[in-house]
Amino acid sequence: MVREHCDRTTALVNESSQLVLAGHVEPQDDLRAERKRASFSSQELAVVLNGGTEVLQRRSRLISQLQSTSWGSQAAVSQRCFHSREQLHVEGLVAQTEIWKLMQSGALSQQDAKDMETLLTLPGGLTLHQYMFIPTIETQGDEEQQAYWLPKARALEITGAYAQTEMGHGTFVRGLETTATYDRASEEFIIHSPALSSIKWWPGGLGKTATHCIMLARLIINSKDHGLHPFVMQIRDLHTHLPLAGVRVGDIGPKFGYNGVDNGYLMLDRVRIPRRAMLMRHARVTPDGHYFPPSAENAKATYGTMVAIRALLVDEAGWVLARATTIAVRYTAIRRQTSERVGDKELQVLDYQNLAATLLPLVASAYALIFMGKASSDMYKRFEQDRDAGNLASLPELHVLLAGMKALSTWTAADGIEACRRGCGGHGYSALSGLPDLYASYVQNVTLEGDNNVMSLQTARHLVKSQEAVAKGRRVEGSAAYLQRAEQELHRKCSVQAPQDWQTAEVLDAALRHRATYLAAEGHKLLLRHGGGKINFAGPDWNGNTVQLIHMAQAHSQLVLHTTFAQSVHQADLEPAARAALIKLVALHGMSLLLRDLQDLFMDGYLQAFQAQMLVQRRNELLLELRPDAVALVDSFGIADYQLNSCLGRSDGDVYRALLEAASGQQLNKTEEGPAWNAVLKPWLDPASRQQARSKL
Ligand SMILES: CCCCCCCCCCCCCCCCCCCCCC(=O)SCCNC(=O)CCNC(=O)[C@H](O)C(C)(C)COP(=O)(O)OP(=O)(O)OC[C@H]1O[C@@H](n2cnc3c(N)ncnc32)[C@H](O)[C@@H]1OP(=O)(O)O
Ligand SMILES: Cc1cc2nc3c(=O)[nH]c(=O)nc-3n(C[C@H](O)[C@H](O)[C@H](O)COP(=O)(O)OP(=O)(O)OC[C@H]3O[C@@H](n4cnc5c(N)ncnc54)[C@H](O)[C@@H]3O)c2cc1C
Repeated sequence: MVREHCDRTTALVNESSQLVLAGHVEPQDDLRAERKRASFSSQELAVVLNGGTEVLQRRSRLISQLQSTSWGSQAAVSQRCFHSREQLHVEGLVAQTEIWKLMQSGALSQQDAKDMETLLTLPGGLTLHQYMFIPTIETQGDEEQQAYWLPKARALEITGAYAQTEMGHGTFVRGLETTATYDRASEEFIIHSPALSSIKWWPGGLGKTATHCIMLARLIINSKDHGLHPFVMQIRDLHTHLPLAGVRVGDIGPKFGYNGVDNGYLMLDRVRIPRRAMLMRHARVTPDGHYFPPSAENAKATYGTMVAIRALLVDEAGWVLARATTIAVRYTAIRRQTSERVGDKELQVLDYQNLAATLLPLVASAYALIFMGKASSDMYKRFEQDRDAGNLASLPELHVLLAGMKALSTWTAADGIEACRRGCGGHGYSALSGLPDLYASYVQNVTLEGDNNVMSLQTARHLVKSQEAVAKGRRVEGSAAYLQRAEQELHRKCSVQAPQDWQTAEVLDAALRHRATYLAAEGHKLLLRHGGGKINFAGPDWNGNTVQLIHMAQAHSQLVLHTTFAQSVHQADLEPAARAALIKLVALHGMSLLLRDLQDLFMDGYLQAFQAQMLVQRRNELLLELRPDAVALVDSFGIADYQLNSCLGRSDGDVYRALLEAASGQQLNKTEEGPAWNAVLKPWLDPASRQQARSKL
């Protein structure tokens, strides 16, 4: 019935096509023309961005495999936006367990399985099992514990969540309240929720899926509080899936998005777990209750899983923004709106400066974040190798870099998706565009794994400490090393004399570096106001100046992001035309960052008004220069239609037909009269029914 309805409507459209206005352009022709006028080959650039031809081929193979299943077919994926929470939850788990099965049978490697899930874009109750439960055991369990837990977790005989956040505390990890009290007589820990605020709240997969969790609780031995430690805790019976005695567990309810995942609550009434359930790679408790703390350089070992996830989130941000910009750029290149006279060819809306100025800098941000994501992953991998060899020296730098970058990247991606949605006008508001769901499911990333303001403040703390170090004549290494030359930098002025000067890498780097240095110096001064020369990182000077401190940390992260982008393009193996386009994109990225907070550069007289005017002029020229390459730049992300799952972003540009087919094919259109007709509308609207009702009065 639904299919018939759809076919009839399409036929009607085809029949009336001879009535179109003279200036009408078929959307597919627009996209074809866009591709023809590009200055470089998007296929070649896609290979570079994605890390090789094999990666793209492997992805196509995985998509074909998905398409051949009932749970991963295009039809199943495109129906998702019509489904309830319960359906999404079950569908997510079906997909994840099927993928797991393929992995266990050897048909998929572990990496294939992860990539398949990413392509499916359907998070489920097992996501945290893979990304936090197993990795925490791998990095924080000792050898014996790993040998005991990991085979069960990898075989899916048990499934786990990461239970850290509580109703009362997420940010302030040291303030968590759940207790793990050691009972020497039975050699067990007693896990307890002492207050309403101590109930675990938010962990993904905890509500209905997990049989176990990583429990973060305060270790108490002989009434002494040793702070937060990780435990592996069983919460459900393996035969019945019912909660164990003393355990109250459930789902926390519908959310803004991400509704297939059962984020859960967990309340514990003196539940006993064995001594060896405490993960003991870094700290230990002996049977007789002796506590051995982690070494000083391992003091933050418990936070290790969070650092790993932040690296992943940085990596993910660029690709998510790539998806949103692919949809928006392709759509705004086929969308035509307004001509001087009716019947004339209307303008592609991407040719309006307001849209180009919104979307092209976002394309640049997506590229910058993709390169940054790769750099962050490489940095994290190097840290892992060092850590496994017992060397944790790079952890402090890794933490502060990733904290600020997690904030910058997720803010950029989340705000960017919403800007793309708005840029697509009315059709952007339709779930069929793919953008509302992308936004609703992504925007959580600005909060989870460390709220972005809080993460920025970790970076701010490091920048302030770096300045203190410089003042004391100590050397500062790593991403804040530029503060070493703060004194000279603060006397510099912008050298721009002509609009074209803004395009040079040195000028842009210098301006971004000056801004970061200036803001760091100002932030430092603010903190020294009342402390008698000593900074209190939890005192009123700190808490009363967090707006400025967050801004300062973000300026630093922007500098790191931009210089990483520029270097990556410089080092990439690109054909000359693609390199030329990307060099312009790097310039647009830098200029957009400066224009967003231009006031900073005026504060200490670094910039003059004529130079700011030249910056705006050059940015506007760049928008025009990059416009012919807009579609090729998003094609180069190499994101398949399957993954976009968007009527607006499809690569052939046949947007209007796709919208019509998807809309007319949905369940609400299953019958012509609609589901409310008989029970609700008919008694009012149908004259015979009305007559009948009146006669009964
Ligand atoms: C095309 C396709 C291609 C696609 C490709 C795409 C590829 C990828 C696709 C993949 C998809 C991804 C899927 C992911 C799924 C997972 C979902 C995740 C779900 C979410 C899970 C969660 O949401 S789970 C809970 C997280 N919950 C937090 O995140 C709490 C924040 N809160 C804190 O984290 C602490 O509370 C906070 C503030 C630090 C203060 O901690 P505190 O009070 O103890 O420390 P202080 O501030 O006093 O600082 C004292 C000193 O500690 C230092 N320090 C602090 N932290 C440190 C650390 N971590 N490491 C080292 N050092 C650290 C600091 O730098 C200071 O150093 P110093 O003294 O030298 O200055
Ligand atoms: C979808 C989703 C999934 C999650 N999954 C998990 C999971 O699997 N496991 C888990 O343990 N947790 C999980 N969480 C919890 C998540 O990690 C926390 O919500 C997050 O760390 C923020 O903490 P909070 O909720 O306590 O926010 P709060 O800290 O209460 O933040 C409220 C506001 O206060 C501000 N603020 C707080 N502290 C400071 C400060 N020191 N300085 C300046 N401003 C401050 C913040 O910027 C924010 O605007 C998840 C959360 C979400 C939304």
